[in-house]
Amino acid sequence: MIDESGLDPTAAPRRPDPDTAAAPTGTRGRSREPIIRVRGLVNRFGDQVVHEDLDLDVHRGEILGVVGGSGTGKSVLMRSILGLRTPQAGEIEVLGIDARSDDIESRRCIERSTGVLFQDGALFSSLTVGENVQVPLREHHRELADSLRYELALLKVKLAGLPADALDKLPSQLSGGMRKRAGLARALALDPPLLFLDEPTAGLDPIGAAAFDRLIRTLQQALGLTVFLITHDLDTLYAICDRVAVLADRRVVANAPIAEIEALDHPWVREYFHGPRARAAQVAKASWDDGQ
Ligand SMILES: Nc1ncnc2c1ncn2[C@@H]1O[C@H](COP(=O)(O)OP(=O)(O)OP(=O)(O)O)[C@@H](O)[C@H]1O
Repeated sequence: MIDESGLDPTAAPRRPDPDTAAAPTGTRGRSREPIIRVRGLVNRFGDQVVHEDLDLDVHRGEILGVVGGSGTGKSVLMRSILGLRTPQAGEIEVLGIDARSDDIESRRCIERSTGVLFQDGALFSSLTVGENVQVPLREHHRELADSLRYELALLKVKLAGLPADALDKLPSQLSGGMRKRAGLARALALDPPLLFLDEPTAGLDPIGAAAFDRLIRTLQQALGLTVFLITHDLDTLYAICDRVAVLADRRVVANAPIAEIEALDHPWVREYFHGPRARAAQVAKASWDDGQ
């Protein structure tokens, strides 16, 4: 059952909130309300255990950075939350809906509520950018007239910071950064409250990456989005993430604002957050704040 807030009022927490020690409050419309709730997640591939008893909360209105070494299961976690992979065990709720449910209406509701930018953009190469953005509109809003669908696609393309003439181009005619923006436009097609980004700045030059970070923050604030952002990019973490979830040892070992993460006594965290690249990102963050 879903109430007006989009949450299931009957859902009783089976396990405690895993990150009460790390409660951000108040700013930018963030709240303690979990919009995504994962408990006891288990993912295995044959003998390989990727997640074991993993818990995670993502709060409404925040940008959560998800980090961890290569192969720690960030993408598998995202795919599990989106219902694209069936885990071996665990509970996953998205907007109060059981993401593991086979119920078609539940599945479609989660699909309508989530926009996803996959690492490679995942655009259809034979369709123009405009046609790509219209794909989810065609699937979920068959009632829309072609002209309105076109106008909506144009609006999303502009929101993603692309010029109007990008609408009629094929993905192969765009730069890597523009393809990311086209993928973002498609992710925003249905006005989802939840945005999933898998390494959005990978492959971009530093200026393009910083511009993409600013775009994500601006859109998140303007549209009130909640963002689940997988990244290896320290600049992104420092510049725009409200909290950071660290995947290690097959689970989320911490989920907190970056200042608290930096202070953790964990070998991967020490290496990642206290190396020269982290120091450079802290300096960049200071100049970002000055420019705000
Ligand atoms: N379909 C699959 N079949 C078998 N193993 C898989 C499959 N998908 C993922 N894995 C394994 O699960 C582990 C976690 O993969 P995942 O892609 O989630 O890692 P990641 O943290 O996103 O890594 P990276 O930072 O390198 O992108 C890896 O060891 C990967 O090989």
